[in-house]
Amino acid sequence: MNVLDMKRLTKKFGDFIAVDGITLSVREGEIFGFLGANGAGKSTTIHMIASLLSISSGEIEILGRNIAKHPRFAKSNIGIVPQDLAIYEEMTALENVRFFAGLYGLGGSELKRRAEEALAFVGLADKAKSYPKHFSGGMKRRLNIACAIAHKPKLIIMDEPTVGIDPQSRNYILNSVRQLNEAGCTILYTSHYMEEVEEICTRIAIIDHGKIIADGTKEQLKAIVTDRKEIDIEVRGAGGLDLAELKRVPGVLSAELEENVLRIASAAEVRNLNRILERLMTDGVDIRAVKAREPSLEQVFLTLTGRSLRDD
Ligand SMILES: Nc1ncnc2c1ncn2[C@@H]1O[C@H](COP(=O)(O)OP(=O)(O)OP(=O)(O)O)[C@@H](O)[C@H]1O
Repeated sequence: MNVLDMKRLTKKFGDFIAVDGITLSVREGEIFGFLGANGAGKSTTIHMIASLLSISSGEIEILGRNIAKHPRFAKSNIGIVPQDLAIYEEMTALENVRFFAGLYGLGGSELKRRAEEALAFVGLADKAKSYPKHFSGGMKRRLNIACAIAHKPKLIIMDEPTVGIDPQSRNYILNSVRQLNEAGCTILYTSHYMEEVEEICTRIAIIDHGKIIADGTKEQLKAIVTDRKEIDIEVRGAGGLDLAELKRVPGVLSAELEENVLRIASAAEVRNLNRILERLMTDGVDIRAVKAREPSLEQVFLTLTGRSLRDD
């Protein structure tokens, strides 16, 4: 079953098309990675799913129901962790969670119980009566997550939840994502941190200039760049190495020496490892280890868009 369906979804700001006809489905149980550079259209898409922004054209369905026709159903089944923190500094942590869970439609004793559970889930039970103005950035993010999950939504949307926080809070958040997923939540996770998406997501879509340019599992995306192979050769005594000669070996696309590792990219179809190793031995280089390197999502992104994802 699909938890989320976007059909030809488009958002225009005046003449500018920020989201350009996206058609994409997220299935139940997935941790779906929504990957794109700054300004690619991730937040705009998410804001339309969460009904925080109007749609210019196209449709969004949550669990098969159109969100424009079933706004209450959509609201009760979606939890959004926004990029900009949405918490009130003058309310305690618990009051914040209760406030947001109330907005999502919870009430009475259930609201109280679920708010306490959500706060405990993010490791802030002992801070229930504290004011978030005293919290670290990571704690505020965790509180933000508690606010989005107390009503037990089917779909949790996280918009860059690890931007600007310490590594410990980052790990905490990534583990929370896994646990929420194991507990039955479907997650839409946006990020421009490639490693995170690679680590936790089961399927990934890459968005660029408002369009989906690729989607699939990590393996499927990486298959896009299998026309090249990457080889790392650990070496010693590379003083006599002639890189220019090495680059002349048929199939070699690039060769760089970084400390003791020689990084070589080569056309996948050319069998040239013997020639490369012979070349190194001729130059008197001591070969310690040879490893094939898996293509990274960064390379996939680079191949598809011609630029690097990270600009920070
Ligand atoms: N209210 C608006 N009016 C005009 N243009 C907008 C508006 N909101 C977003 N945009 C533009 O739409 C494009 C997509 O922005 P969006 O915030 O969705 O990108 P993003 O992928 O989420 O990037 P980031 O990671 O920086 O948030 C950008 O060029 C942005 O400048």
